[in-house]
Amino acid sequence: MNVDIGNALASVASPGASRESLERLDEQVADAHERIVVGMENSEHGYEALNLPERTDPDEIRAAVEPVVDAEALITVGIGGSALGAATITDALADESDTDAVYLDNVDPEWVSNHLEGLPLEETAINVVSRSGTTAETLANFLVVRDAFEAAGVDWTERTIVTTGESGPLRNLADRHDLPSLKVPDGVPGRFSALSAVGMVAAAVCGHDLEALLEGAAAERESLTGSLFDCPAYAYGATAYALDQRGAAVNAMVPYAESLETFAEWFAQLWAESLGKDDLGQTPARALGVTDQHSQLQLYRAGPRDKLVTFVSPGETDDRSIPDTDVDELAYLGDATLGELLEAEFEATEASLAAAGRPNVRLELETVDEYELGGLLYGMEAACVLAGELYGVNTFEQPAVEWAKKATRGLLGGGEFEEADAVAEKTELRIER
Ligand SMILES: O=P(O)(O)OC[C@H]1O[C@](O)(CO)[C@@H](O)[C@@H]1O
Repeated sequence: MNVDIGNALASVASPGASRESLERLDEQVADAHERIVVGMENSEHGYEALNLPERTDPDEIRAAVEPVVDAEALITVGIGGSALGAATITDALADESDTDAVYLDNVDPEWVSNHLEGLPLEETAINVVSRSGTTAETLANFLVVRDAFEAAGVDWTERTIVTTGESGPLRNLADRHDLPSLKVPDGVPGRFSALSAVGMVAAAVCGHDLEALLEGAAAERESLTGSLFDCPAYAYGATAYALDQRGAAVNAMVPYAESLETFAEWFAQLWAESLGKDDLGQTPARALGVTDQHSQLQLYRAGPRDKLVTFVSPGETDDRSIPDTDVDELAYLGDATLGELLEAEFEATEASLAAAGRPNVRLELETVDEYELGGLLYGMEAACVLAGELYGVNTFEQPAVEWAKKATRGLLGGGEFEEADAVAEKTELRIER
């Protein structure tokens, strides 16, 4: 992963960071890097995620999925970091696999039913993932999926892989039915677990190159030096932090490839759940190039000066020519390919923001393959860990999500929770048709 922060400099954009201010910030980056290195060496909670390139065992993952490795379809049942990392990988590499990878990471009943109805369950594998093993959405969806398999007369125990913690309901299920199971690595929060079994079981079932994913991540880890001017991941994390400090409270992640749309969703959890604490944090916005040039670009270019736009350039991809046309206004397209049009639009949009003094940063991949994807995932995780050090927040916990979980359990009769009582006390001002 290469990073170009030129369009975030104060000489180009407002808000923007001067080269001098980044050089001053680099002293804090060096201190933060020392803290990160110690955390990695001691396998401390959270920092352990940056050790995954050498801790994850591809052979162990392949052995667990061996019974279903030729599955026509794969249902991954998980949510948040227990689904988004896996989905980022298989969605980015979908063209390289014959397996239909489906993710049930919501409890929308129609959506779940529609997904299940279309699958050849006798040729479908189930990948259920939950660190805690108690996440309501994951357990509910697993019960629904298991019931669908039983109703179809398919033995779900022969087609299910479990990835979970040391204990809990899912661990008990795996033990009771002797299911192939893998452990969520200790000290790795869900949003940082894409490069562990949590994110790589699905990739293995889909036949992707696990070693290349980890090699790309390892190369990014090797680039972690004590300076933002030598390390792409730190350059990104420090620049995003510096821009937020100068007013860029929103970070719009805009990959210029359909295959990376899910990456923007994964990034949103990583950035929001890691940095959104103590009234601090930068709001991730999910977007997609070129499509959002016709949707959100107006706001990015002429709305409030509260945004950093992060472009992801996918590098080399398959291409397709645009046929010649006798429509004069469109004749210029006939000499181009769709890939050339996309690249021109990306560069034009990047330049349009710079021309309007709107800060933007470019993340560059050589192409979208396992190696580059592993580097991108690792690089963003390292950027986030650095940003967390600079913000001074607890990057690896997410206490704010617990309130709604308690309220939900209370509303469903799962115990006495004052949070549920608060639901009934909602302030109303209803305007009805
Ligand atoms: O893997 P689990 O324990 O099911 O948690 C799923 C997701 O829920 C969260 O804990 C937030 O509620 C995320 O941090 C996590 O990725």
